[in-house]
Amino acid sequence: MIVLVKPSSQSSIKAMDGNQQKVEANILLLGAENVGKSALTVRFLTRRFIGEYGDIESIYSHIDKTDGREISLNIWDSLYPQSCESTESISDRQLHWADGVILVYSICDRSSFQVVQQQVQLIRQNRKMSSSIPIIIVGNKRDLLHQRAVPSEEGQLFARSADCGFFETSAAETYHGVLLVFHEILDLIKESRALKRGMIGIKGIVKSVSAVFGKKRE
Ligand SMILES: Nc1nc2c(ncn2[C@@H]2O[C@H](COP(=O)(O)OP(=O)(O)OP(=O)(O)O)[C@@H](O)[C@H]2O)c(=O)[nH]1
Repeated sequence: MIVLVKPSSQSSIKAMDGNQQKVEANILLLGAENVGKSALTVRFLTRRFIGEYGDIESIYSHIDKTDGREISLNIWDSLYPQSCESTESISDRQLHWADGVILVYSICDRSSFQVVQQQVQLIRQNRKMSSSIPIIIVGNKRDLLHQRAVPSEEGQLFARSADCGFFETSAAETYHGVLLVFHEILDLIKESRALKRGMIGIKGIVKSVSAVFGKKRE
């Protein structure tokens, strides 16, 4: 089932516990214009490549089942603002909303790779909420190898240096390649949440221990 939600709506979907059956996540797609953000989203949701997508910013809600578990996904297919500085290309609202980010460039368009590099830095520098948010970088339009402007190794190296996942794929050619991208971001979101739960657990233990020893010292 796919439901279109207005981008302005704040999702209440945040809770996920390793022991619960229901998994929920907000995924934000960023990148320059014309790189295939909508094509990747629509391919994942419908298995189809329809060619033209228009300039509509949307959040899609999608319920799916993987490994017997129900997954509730919200996918924000963003528009790259045409008339703004790169420093304003991601809003705090988007980062606050997202549990994971997919950054897309076209392997045929070097400037779109540069946009991704800038956007990774913006996200990693935003210490308030997103310095450790899971990110996957996707080099799209892999079917257009003869027009390649960004070598695969360059994308891979950059992703590794920025602690991001990396895929090259073609929304036009493959559904399974696109599926891998979305499954990987979901796995990273799960890992990140498990890590946070662990940190909170450790903090709780430290608090209790210091409370006990603190009292003894008084
Ligand atoms: N050859 C090829 N074309 C693609 C691929 N993915 C998308 N396109 C084409 O690239 C153009 C832009 O695709 P969109 O999905 O609209 O790109 P977008 O990043 O959402 O663009 P904006 O809405 O402007 O931000 C369309 O003409 C698509 O058909 C791909 O994997 N291969």
